[in-house]
Formats: sequence, structure tokens, C-alpha cells
Amino acid sequence: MTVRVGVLGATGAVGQRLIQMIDPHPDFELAALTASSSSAGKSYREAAKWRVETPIPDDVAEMTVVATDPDEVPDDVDLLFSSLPSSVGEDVEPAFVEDGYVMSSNSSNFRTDDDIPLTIPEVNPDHLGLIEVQRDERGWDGAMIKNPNCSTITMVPPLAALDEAFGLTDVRVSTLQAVSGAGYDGVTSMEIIDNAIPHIGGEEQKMETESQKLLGEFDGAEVQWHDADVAASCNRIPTLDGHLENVWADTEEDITTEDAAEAMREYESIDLPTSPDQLIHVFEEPDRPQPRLDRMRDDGMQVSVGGFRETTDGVQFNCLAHNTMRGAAGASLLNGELLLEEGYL
Ligand SMILES: NC(=O)C1=CN([C@@H]2O[C@H](COP(=O)(O)OP(=O)(O)OC[C@H]3O[C@@H](n4cnc5c(N)ncnc54)[C@H](OP(=O)(O)O)[C@@H]3O)[C@@H](O)[C@H]2O)C=CC1
Ligand SMILES: N[C@@H](CC(=O)OP(=O)(O)O)C(=O)O
Repeated sequence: MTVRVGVLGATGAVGQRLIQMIDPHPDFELAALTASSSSAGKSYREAAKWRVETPIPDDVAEMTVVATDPDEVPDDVDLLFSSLPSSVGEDVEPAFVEDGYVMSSNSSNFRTDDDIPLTIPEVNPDHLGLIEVQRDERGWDGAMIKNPNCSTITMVPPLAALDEAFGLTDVRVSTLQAVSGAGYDGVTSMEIIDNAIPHIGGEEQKMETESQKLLGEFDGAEVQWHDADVAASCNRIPTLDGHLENVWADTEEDITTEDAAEAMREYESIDLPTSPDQLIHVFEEPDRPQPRLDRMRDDGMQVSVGGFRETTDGVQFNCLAHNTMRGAAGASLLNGELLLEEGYL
């Protein structure tokens, strides 16, 4: 039996990726699309300026977009994916969950709240237990879970592999982020061509806090955040998709580059429809991963690493993931699959 799902913010960059990934999904059937009041009442074809590289699905193109309001979404929709601007999500997401909807949200609002699961299914699926806490505390009938920021999700799987094997103490990271991360209208061509912008508002703080929560331990009542010291520096560069990051990770145990690579190669994936067979691909070539060549590995859901070097207290390496697939739409979809697998739908 398929689960009827809706997408909030369906006309946006992440919303379009969600539709591309949900349309052929074995377990989910698209039943509601919402956007702003200027799109409501239009067909999806009219409302969305479709910019994904695969054609707009015919059946979805003819659906009518509705306002982002719980009264506009049919009651038999069981799961909502939210890709709203965070300022909008902050206002409207709780209203949907109070109404009983289960929501997998990509928006940054509430990500570090104590009772909101922030999950990467391959890394910390047990944090879903916070749903019982949020239901008790907020009196919600539905549930809300979040996926992390796209830069955070790129580095956390390799860091989780190191932490599990050797204990993580300090992390320093510098990013080279694609323009799609800012949304279609985020950075103008005059700003980014022949250039690099060493500022992405709020991104450094998100990487520093979200990674500590993701790597934390859920004790049945709350998540004890990881005490690794994380510091980030974020930069926008003129690639279209795929965030590349240079990471310095210090560990409790002394390790070699081969120890680090082995831990990442062996880090387990999870058996969900959208998860890659192998979560982390380790490149031997020193000049990989690269955004254009490697972002689409395993349908855009794999994290790639390479360029290992030994440092005084750990290792340095580079990592890459597709920011709108593994980093946004695919991350929300995986969380939806986890909710289904764990019986929340
Ligand atoms: N782009 C990326 O790589 C990533 C984005 N994100 C996050 O995902 C979210 C969406 O990003 P993105 O898709 O790029 O954004 P877009 O601006 O492309 O899309 C925003 C969507 O929200 C809708 N919307 C805007 N205002 C309102 C409103 N007042 N009420 C209801 N709906 C509204 C828009 O509808 P309409 O078309 O009618 O205006 C559109 O569907 C953001 O929170 C972003 O930070 C996270 C990770 C990566
Ligand atoms: N800030 C990210 C994308 C993004 O929207 O992140 P968040 O989901 O944390 O709002 C980037 O520019 O690449």
C-alpha cells in the first residue's frame, strides 16, 4: 500500500527535487502540493518554473497547487515534506503537526530544538525516539523531524565513521559551496562568475551546532550533544551543484590515513529505498572527489571522500555531496522512509 504524501513549498528549488524523487517512489504517492498565495489555484506546470534536468512528470504538472494551510491539504495525506523558507516554516509547520500530520522537514527552523529529531538515517536513526518527547511536551498528534543543513550533512557521515572507530575531539572545516544552495534567485551571475564569496549567512553556526547534535547520544529522553569542538568557515563558489569541503579532524586515538579511510569505507549504510548501498565512497586519487565528476554517485545520495593526509592529532581529508539531493530533498525523503520503516505512518 502506498502512503499519500504532500510537499510544502513544492514550486521551489528543493520542492522540485522532491517531486523528481517522489514521483517514481515505490512507497509514496504525491497527493498535495502547496506554495505561496501567488501560486495557489494554479496548475503545478503554471506555478513552478521547472528547472530540474529531467522532464516535469505529466501527472504532477496537472495537479493544482494549494495554499500552505492545513485546511487546504486533504486529511488522508499521511506524510508531508516541507521545503519552505525557514521564516515561513517556523510559522506554519507547527500548525500542520498540531493537526495530526507527520512531517519530514528540510527547513532550518527548530533543527536544534531539544525535542526535535535531527536525523541522517544512516547515522542517528535512534534520535527518532524524540518524537515521543515532543508529543508529550507539545501535545502534538503528528510528528516533526528535520534533516540537517546541506554542508553539515556532507561532513557528518565521515566524521561519524571516525568518531565510532577512534573518538572525535576537534573538527575544522572550510567549505566550497555550490550556487544552488542559495536557491534559484539566491546569488546573481554578476556576483558569482569569476569570483568566490567568503560569507554564507548563518552557515558556519549551523555546521558547528547541528553536527554536535547529530553526533550526540540519545539517552531515551534527550540528546547529549557531542563535545567535539567544531569550527567552520563557509565559501560560495561558481559550481552549480555539490558542496566540497576540506576537513581537519582530530581523534582521541592516533590514526593513520589508511585507518581513517578504512573506517569510512566500512561505515554501514541502511536498507531504505533511497539510501546508497555504500554510504561513503573513498577515492584513492588525490584530486578527487570533485563536484562535477562525483556529485551524482549513487543517484546523488553518496558522500565521497579523498585526499587524506596525516596531521599532528588526526587526519585531513576532503568530502563532497550533492547539496540538493543528499543535502536537501534526498535527505528529507530518506527521513520519510525512516518514519515509514519505524511505524510512524
Ligand atoms: N537550495 C538548497 O540547496 C537548499 C535549500 N534548503 C532550504 O530549503 C528551503 C527551501 O529552499 P529553496 O527550495 O531553495 O527555496 P525557494 O525559494 O526556491 O522555494 C521556496 C518555496 O516556498 C514557497 N513559499 C515562499 N514563501 C511562502 C509563503 N509565505 N507561504 C507559503 N509558501 C511560500 C515558494 O512558493 P512560490 O513559488 O509560490 O513563491 C516555494 O515553493 C529553505 O528553507 C532553504 O534554506 C536547504 C538545503 C539546501
Ligand atoms: N545555506 C545552504 C543551503 C541552505 O538553505 O541551508 P539550510 O537548509 O540550512 O537553510 C547553502 O547556501 O548552500
